[in-house]
Amino acid sequence: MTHTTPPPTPDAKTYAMPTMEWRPEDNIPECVKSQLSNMGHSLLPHPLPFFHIIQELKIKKRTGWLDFQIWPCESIADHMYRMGVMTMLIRDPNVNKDKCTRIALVHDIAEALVGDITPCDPFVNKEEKHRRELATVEYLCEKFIKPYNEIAAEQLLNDWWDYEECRSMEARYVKDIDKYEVLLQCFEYERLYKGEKNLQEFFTAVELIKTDEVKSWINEVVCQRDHFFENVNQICI
Ligand SMILES: Nc1nc2c(ncn2[C@H]2C[C@H](O)[C@@H](COP(=O)(O)O)O2)c(=O)[nH]1
Ligand SMILES: [Mn+2]
Repeated sequence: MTHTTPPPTPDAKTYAMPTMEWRPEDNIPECVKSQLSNMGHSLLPHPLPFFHIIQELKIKKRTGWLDFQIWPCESIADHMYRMGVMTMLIRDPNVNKDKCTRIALVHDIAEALVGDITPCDPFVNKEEKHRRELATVEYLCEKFIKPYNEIAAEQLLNDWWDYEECRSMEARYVKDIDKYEVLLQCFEYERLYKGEKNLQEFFTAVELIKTDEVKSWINEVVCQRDHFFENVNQICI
């Protein structure tokens, strides 16, 4: 894999606190803006504009990797896809795995418009991130999904809140898998870069994993990572 230079991480003006409040409707893709204006303000009876918006998740790269000049790197959709697959392997019989998969696939959906904001973003704090993401999920459900499928809109919003407030055991597992997936990706990038990049700052999240099953998953990653860095000079000659 050739490592070309990454595009610049969004700079200060991108995230600097705007004079106007950030709104989802100001951040939809141009092709959707023109579809909206052609359809007037009538409710959207077709799913196509929403599917165009979801493409943004396939395009937008995860900021945490851009911060470390990892390029090429995964998109937001890549992250949620692997989480979805991971939820299918949960062995705990008391958990509704299908609900876990739904939550995994929508938990970062607002990032299609908001973008991927890291916990250490200097310009957007946790409260503002939540405000933008909530406004976006409500906007997507009300404007783009509900006119086509009201039940789907209600379920997506409910699943998103479930995750956001960790309202269920399913959400608890998905939050653990969110941390597990990023840490596994860290280790995979550290290995890809032959130890040149050390993503140790991400691994404080290990202590935040609560379920025994995902704890057993991350323990194996930590064990393999420790072994890798103990021997990186021999392994990567
Ligand atoms: N620079 C850092 N970035 C981090 C850290 N932990 C997570 N992240 C990144 C990973 C994603 O790009 C983004 C948020 O991911 P979500 O799945 O929660 O939306 O933040 C870190 O310790 N340092
Ligand atoms: Mn996530």
